[in-house]
Amino acid sequence: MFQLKWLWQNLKGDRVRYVLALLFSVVGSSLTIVNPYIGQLIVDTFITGADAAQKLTDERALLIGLCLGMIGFSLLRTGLAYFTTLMYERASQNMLYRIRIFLYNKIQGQDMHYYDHNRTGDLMTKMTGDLDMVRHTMSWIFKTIIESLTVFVAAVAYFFYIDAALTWWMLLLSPPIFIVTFLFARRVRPMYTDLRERLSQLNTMTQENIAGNRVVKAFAREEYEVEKFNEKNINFAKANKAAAMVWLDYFPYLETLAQGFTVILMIAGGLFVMDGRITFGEFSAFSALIWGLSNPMRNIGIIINDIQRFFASLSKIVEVYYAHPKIVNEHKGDAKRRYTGRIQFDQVSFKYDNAMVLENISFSVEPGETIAIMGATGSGKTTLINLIPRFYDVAKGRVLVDGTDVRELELDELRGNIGVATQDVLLFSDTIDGNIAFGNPEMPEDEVVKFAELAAAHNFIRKMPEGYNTIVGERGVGLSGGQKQRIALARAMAVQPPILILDDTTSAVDLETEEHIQQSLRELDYSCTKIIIAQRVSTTAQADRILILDNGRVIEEGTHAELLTKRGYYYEVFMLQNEGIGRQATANGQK
Ligand SMILES: Nc1ncnc2c1ncn2[C@@H]1O[C@H](COP(=O)(O)OP(=O)(O)OP(=O)(O)O)[C@@H](O)[C@H]1O
Repeated sequence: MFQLKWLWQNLKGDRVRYVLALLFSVVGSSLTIVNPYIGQLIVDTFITGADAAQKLTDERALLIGLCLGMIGFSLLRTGLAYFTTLMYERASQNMLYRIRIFLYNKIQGQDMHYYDHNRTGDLMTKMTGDLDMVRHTMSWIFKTIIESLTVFVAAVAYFFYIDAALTWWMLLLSPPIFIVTFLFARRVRPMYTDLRERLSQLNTMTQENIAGNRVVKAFAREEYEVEKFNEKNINFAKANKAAAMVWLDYFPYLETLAQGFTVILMIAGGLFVMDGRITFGEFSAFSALIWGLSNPMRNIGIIINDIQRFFASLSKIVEVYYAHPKIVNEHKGDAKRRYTGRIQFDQVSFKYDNAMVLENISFSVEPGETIAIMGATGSGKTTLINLIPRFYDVAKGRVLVDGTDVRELELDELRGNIGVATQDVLLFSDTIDGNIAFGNPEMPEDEVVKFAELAAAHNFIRKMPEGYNTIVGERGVGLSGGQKQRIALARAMAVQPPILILDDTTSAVDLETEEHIQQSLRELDYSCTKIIIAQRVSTTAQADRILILDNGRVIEEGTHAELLTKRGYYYEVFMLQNEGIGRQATANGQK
């Protein structure tokens, strides 16, 4: 069975401990028949035997020994149970720790395509609730199954030893119990798969709402979101109740059958005692061990429910466990080269799932050049730059860096040579210093300050209560849009990459600050090819070349002056923006 094989494989390192725990469970559970046996001896010898009264005085030492034996075995079983539980816990916690690290590495190693298709809330559920279900299975479900089975088998064996006929009478109840159990398991399984899906939806919704709470507040949509959450919450609760209700449908039958053991014992056992076929002591042993048959029946519902939950959770974990990114690191060698920064797009086409987003794009950038990319929203600018660090692979054509197809370059080396400031700025909940030095945590303080100055961030950082040690909130909460952009820019520049990609990085800063940043970029003290996506002519004007994208195609290419003479898209943008500046100047003049 795949699930068991998977668990065994991941138990590596704790297999001996776990198998020992299972063995101790078997030993501990088998010992449950000892006390009923002693009880049987006591009853037959000292209570109901022909010369019981005589023996009570003559063999008092034996009676005391048997009673002490009972206490001793109880203590032994308790001690064994204590250490066995410890071993289960250790083995399952260690296993959980290893799988969690493995899954975390797996998720970290996934490509952008994976993140496009997997919801954060779902991944979080897999990393928390689903993993804990696996631990619970190892430390509780399997333990309970083994212990119940052992007690059942030991009790039945002991019963056969006392009287086979009476045991067969009791076992008459087994077939109906198995049929009811089978029907229950079959009905409840799809319910738990569905329940797991609903839990994931609930978590996704919670995660998105917490992350996006500012947008919710800005649109005053709290009530609507609470309603939406309620709906998912009710859905989840309903599915939970439905699964629990199924158990209630079967519970009366199983409980009645479990009670049936006692009834059969009373009737058949009573008759057998009256016939003198079994002694009172033997009857009392049956009676003391009857729970060994009925308890597993009572546990069956809980075990089946948990096993179905485990199957649903494991199938989700396995999705991550065996997910293979299409874009992988080959780990060809340790030595990382520094590139010169030449970039070529050779007849590149790209599509996300179906629709073409880039078509037949060709251009090249020489080391140290600055190229600006402009175009309407959705024209494919971000997609284009995402192909350079190989966040996605091309559908047709080639992207070359330093003359080599990026698909043949070592991924770590390639990405280590590229500094990116993305459009959607994401800062970590860390100090500003930590955020800027993210690419190189060893970076000395004065270097951090130097790059902050280049990104026009030093002045506002200096004024913050704790300067560079100020902790920025999750995703950079507490900073303005422009401030976040400048920290992201400093972070990208700080790795001193030979290729720097800036995706609309100065869109939220004022023109004066932008001019400072432009100058810093021109005067960087390391050789660097720059690709800058921008909507402002003030940003693109000084680039060595400007590419205009429209609907995934390059429709114009040239310098600022060349494109102005073409009187195309760029010219229109230029005129529109200049007109705006002109209008602003007039308005200011009229004041
Ligand atoms: N992860 C994705 N999966 C599917 N389609 C996507 C994805 N990212 C972008 N697209 C689509 O690809 C097209 C180009 O998007 P892209 O983000 O490259 O445009 P852009 O020019 O950078 O836009 P903007 O200026 O608004 O940032 C759009 O139609 C967009 O809907």
